[in-house]
This record gives sequence, C-alpha cells and structure tokens, in this order.
Amino acid sequence: MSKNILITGGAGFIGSHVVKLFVEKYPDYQIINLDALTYAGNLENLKEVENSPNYTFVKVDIQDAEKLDEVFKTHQITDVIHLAAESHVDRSISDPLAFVKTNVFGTVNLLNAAKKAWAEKLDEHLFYHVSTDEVYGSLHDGGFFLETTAYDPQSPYSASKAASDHFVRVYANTYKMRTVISNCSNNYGPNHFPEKLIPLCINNIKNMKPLPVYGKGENVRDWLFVKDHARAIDTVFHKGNAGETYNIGGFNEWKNIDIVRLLCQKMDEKLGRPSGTSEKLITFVKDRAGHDLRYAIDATKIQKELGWEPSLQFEEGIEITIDWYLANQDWLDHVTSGAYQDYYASHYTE
Ligand SMILES: Cc1cn([C@H]2C[C@H](O)[C@@H](COP(=O)(O)OP(=O)(O)O[C@H]3O[C@H](C)C(=O)[C@H](O)[C@H]3O)O2)c(=O)[nH]c1=O
Repeated sequence: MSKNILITGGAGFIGSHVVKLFVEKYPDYQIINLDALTYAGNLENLKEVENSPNYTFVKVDIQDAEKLDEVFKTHQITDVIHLAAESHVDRSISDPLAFVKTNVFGTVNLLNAAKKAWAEKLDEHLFYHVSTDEVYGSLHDGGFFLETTAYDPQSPYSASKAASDHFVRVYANTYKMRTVISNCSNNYGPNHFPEKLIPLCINNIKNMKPLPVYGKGENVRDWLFVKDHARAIDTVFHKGNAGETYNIGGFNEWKNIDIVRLLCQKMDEKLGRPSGTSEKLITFVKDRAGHDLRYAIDATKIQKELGWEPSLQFEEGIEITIDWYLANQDWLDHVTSGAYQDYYASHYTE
C-alpha cells in the first residue's frame, strides 16, 4: 500500500540512514524528510537520494506547530517516524531547556499535528517514536534493560526522551492513536557528528589531538551499527504491533577505555604509525556529571517476535566506520566548521 511517511530528523545521523533505506527500498512510498538543520543535521548525508522522485525535504522545526500542520496537509502524511531530537548528553547538562523544547515540546507538537490531521481515522495511521535505552537509567550490577524495565532517567537528555515516550503512550491511551516506540542502544557508523565518543576519537587520533576519556573509562555501552538500527526501524514500522515497545541493541558491550584503545590500535595500523602512537593521546579527564555506569539492552523481543537481528559484527562495523571517516575529510571539515549549512543554501530555496 502506498504511504506518505514523514520522517523527522532525517538529516541527522540515524535519521539519514533511515531516510536512505526507506527511499531506496520502498519506491512506492513518498518519504518526506522534515529537519530543522541544527548543527547535527546535514543534507550532505542524503546526497545519494536527494534527486529521487519519492523524496522531499522540508526545513521545519518541530517546535513550529503551524508549519507542522501545513506539512501534514500539503503532503497528506499517512505515518510518522519521529527521530528529530537533541541527542548529546553533555549538551543537555549545560542546556537542559533546549532538550525540553525540542524533545518534549516538539514531540507533543508533532503528536498534536498528527492527531489533528488524522482526526477520525486515527486507526489507519501509525506514529512511531524512535527513542533511547537511556530512559531506563543506569545498570550497576549485571542484568539487562527489558521493555518492562521501569523508567529511571538520570540526565536531562534521558529525562526529556522519557517524557516524550510517556507523551506518545498517553496519546495512544487517551486519544487511541496507533503508536509504537523503540528504545535503542548506542549507535556508531558513518555520518556520526564528531562530538560523540567514537567519531570524536577517530577525528582526534587522525589529528594527533588528546582523546578525552571521562573518569576512568570504566563505563559500559552496548554498541550497534547505525544501518542495523535503520533495518530494525524498518522492521518495527512494518511488523511491530501498535501499542508495543521494542528494545533494540547489539548484545555488544564495551568499556569506553577498551573502545578507545581499539580505535587507537586500528588507526595506527591504517595510518601506518608505529604501534602505540595513538594510545599516548589518551587523556583521563573529569567525569561527566551523573555519568550512567552501564547500559545493556536485551533485544530478545524484537529478535523473537519480529525476526530482526544485527547483521554486522562490531569488528567489521568499526572497520567500515574508520574507513568512512578517513575517506570523508570534506564531510568532517564541513560539520566542524559549520559550512554544511551552505549545502542547504545552494540546493534549496526557502
Ligand atoms: C564524548 C565523550 C564521551 N565519553 C563517554 C561517555 C559515555 O560513557 C560514552 C559514550 O558517550 P557518547 O556521548 O558518545 O554517548 P552516550 O552518552 O552514551 O549517549 C549516546 O547513546 C545513547 C543511547 C543516546 O541515546 C544518545 O543520544 C547518544 O548520544 O563515552 C568520554 O569518555 N569522552 C568523550 O569525549
């Protein structure tokens, strides 16, 4: 069946992989990518699909309710996959309100726009919220996050995502909107903004700059290749049951310090530097305030019920990721200097 799917945050890291997958895999769907193009949204991520007949870009901030109404009307939106969000925990610690505005207020705006546009036929449409495992808080002694784990957010970022998850569920309960939520672990891969651990380290190793490891580097994250997350979103969108939550993860836990050492070793090999050169860049710095110790996802439900599982081993995914950053210096230059904004100006008119 033909659909007009609104994907929010489609110029961002995870969003751009989702947009590319949907545009290429589903030529019968119209994909409307709605993005505010903040510092982390870059249309260069979408070069491969920007001229596809089933792809449209609209520059809109989800805080703008009027524009959202217009987009739903103009493009006759049938379904939403909502990824637009402020995502960096460190930024949320210095500016919590920015996260409330986009992640909470923006999500409620979007829910309202969908509710209004879909009116009496709410049961014919789907609102899919893409969320994070951080809503479950921090694990201190073994165990995994299950879909039934109680929410216990510990940072302004995770509190804002938890609030937006709650609002999505409330719209299902109160207004009978068909909704689905997935909560995913840490992603890595091409197009990741170099403020996050893996791309930041790759970029700094390349430039022989210090690698800031928070605290002792003992914190644990579960890493998933971004294209596997995009495949999971495709699976949940098409096969997931309305009203359900699906945890997505790689069963791939790493201590931060081990990841950083692995990147140093691989980069030394690739750059032809003597072994041990990059490790000297490791610098232990002040810990993140309220730093969550460990995230670990139990992804059994999505594997068993929907048949999704990660396709890439971590070693393979990291190779692809490093090679991508080494081959895409222009992309790095553009996102770090702000010049990526020129791409929008030269390709689109307001
Ligand atoms: C940037 C940076 C990070 N770290 C540590 C902090 C974390 O323990 C780990 C990963 O940090 P990062 O900021 O890359 O990602 P998380 O804070 O785990 O959060 C990420 O994964 C979840 C699921 C989301 O939902 C977030 O949106 C996403 O940003 O490395 C350092 O030690 N040094 C650094 O310079």
